[in-house]
Amino acid sequence: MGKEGLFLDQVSIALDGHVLLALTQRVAPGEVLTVMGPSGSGKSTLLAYIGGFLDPVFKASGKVFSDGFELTALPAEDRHAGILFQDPLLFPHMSVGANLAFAIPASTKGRAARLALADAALDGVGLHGMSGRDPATLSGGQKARAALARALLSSPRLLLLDEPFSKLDAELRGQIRNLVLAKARESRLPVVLVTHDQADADAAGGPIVRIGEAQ
Ligand SMILES: Nc1ncnc2c1ncn2[C@@H]1O[C@H](COP(=O)(O)OP(=O)(O)OP(=O)(O)O)[C@@H](O)[C@H]1O
Repeated sequence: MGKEGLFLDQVSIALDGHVLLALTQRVAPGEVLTVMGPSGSGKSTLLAYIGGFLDPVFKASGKVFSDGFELTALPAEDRHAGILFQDPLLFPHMSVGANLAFAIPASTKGRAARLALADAALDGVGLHGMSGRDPATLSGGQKARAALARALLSSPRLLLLDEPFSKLDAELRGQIRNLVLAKARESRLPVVLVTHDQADADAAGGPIVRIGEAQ
């Protein structure tokens, strides 16, 4: 316990002199903090602050810690946040396996070793044998699985999820949600999930913060 996980310490973000959000919150390893609120309230902005890619038009203060290390002192590439967006962003000019291998930290040397890790990650998300496929040939659910495998392969310290299930139809949505939540728990990653869907928040089972609404 103690310093493990993610800690948002008096994080406050303003735009044009108006405070969008202000919060202090701990997210334990394997726990999901669900962020809800109306469109434009600042949900994606909070993820950008945590991930280190906040647009300079925003005025932000407060610190973000991961396992006691201050992330806000580091550039985005050193924060090791795994991120999933609404659209699974796979490089179209690379095979699925190469997309995954690309995310593996440079400390794993050798093409064969990297592709073997990518294959194992694909197996882990139900995409056995799909390493050689062109991403364009994958279904929506398969793309979401591949994006999840790629995020996990990057050895993240935390997961930032920006409505990653919202474009999937109801049945698929439940399947992918369960898979993402199970993988996050298994990897003991703290997760920040932005969603409009109460069912996502219920499935996540963790604390919920509502921003942009009367407090
Ligand atoms: N680069 C930018 N420059 C100026 N304003 C911006 C910029 N990016 C976002 N905003 C504004 O900041 C506010 C918060 O945006 P944000 O994308 O965080 O909202 P959100 O809660 O994620 O919304 P949605 O649910 O629609 O995705 C919005 O009013 C948006 O228009």
